[in-house]
Amino acid sequence: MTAKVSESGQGARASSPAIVSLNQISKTFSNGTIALREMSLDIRQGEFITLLGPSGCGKSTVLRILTSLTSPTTGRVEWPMEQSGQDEHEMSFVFQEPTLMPWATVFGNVWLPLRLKGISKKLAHDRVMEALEMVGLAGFSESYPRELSGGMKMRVSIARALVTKPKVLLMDEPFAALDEITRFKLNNDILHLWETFGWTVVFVTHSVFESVYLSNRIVVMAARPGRVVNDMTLDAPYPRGDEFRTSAEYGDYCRTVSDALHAAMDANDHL
Ligand SMILES: Nc1ncnc2c1ncn2[C@@H]1O[C@H](COP(=O)(O)OP(=O)(O)OP(=O)(O)O)[C@@H](O)[C@H]1O
Repeated sequence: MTAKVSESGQGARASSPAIVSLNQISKTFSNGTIALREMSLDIRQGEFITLLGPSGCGKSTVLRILTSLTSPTTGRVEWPMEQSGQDEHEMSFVFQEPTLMPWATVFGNVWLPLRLKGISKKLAHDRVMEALEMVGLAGFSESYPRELSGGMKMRVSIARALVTKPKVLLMDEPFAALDEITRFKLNNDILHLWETFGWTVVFVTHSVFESVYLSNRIVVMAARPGRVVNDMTLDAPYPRGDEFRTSAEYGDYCRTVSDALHAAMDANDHL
């Protein structure tokens, strides 16, 4: 079977409505760095979209703009499926570092986003336990972060992101610091959850292999200034598992995406 990559995001999900759109976004920091220049991107409902690109091409800046942690210098972010004026979007962010509170239990850490909304421990109980169940940590609710492995800490961080039942999950290199076996396991778990719950996932990674394994769309970015240089849809079916990871089709996809990444890096060199 030959791997099928379609350009410009034309694929099975191209007909889904955009859940969030970046329109001509530019971001210039106060020191003059142009992190993004006129970037437009429609993120469609239900996509597992990965932003892939060399260091400094603005991947994290895109996520920060989506969460309003940073505002664009020019351009607009639109949420076409939400009511106008709604300023809190149903999304969660998972960072590379699990950033857990060391003094709080696993339960306390996952409860945090609900607590910040004023939801008591008693009222939050079932939702926290459900989120812990989703990441396979229901038996560790009373443990402290220091008692957990790196992979388990990341699972707690994912549960904390899921407890608010987001529609969009933003993940900034969440598995980069983990060993390969743990990373593969978490890749499988996040794919399983995505297939079950139908979220939209925006994922950032440096890894071609991880991007191909997970995504149905890969947006390749170049740096200086940060911009989109390739937008590919991967038609490999889900569920994906070890069979896919060791298939010729997977190898073909990795080669195609790797070529696109190298072209993006060359694009920097010529500036
Ligand atoms: N607060 C800031 N002030 C000045 N420059 C910044 C700031 N944040 C990011 N930058 C610069 O903006 C550019 C894009 O940064 P960003 O972190 O979005 O890239 P990235 O693709 O996520 O990089 P990496 O893969 O290394 O995490 C880089 O040149 C970075 O140095």
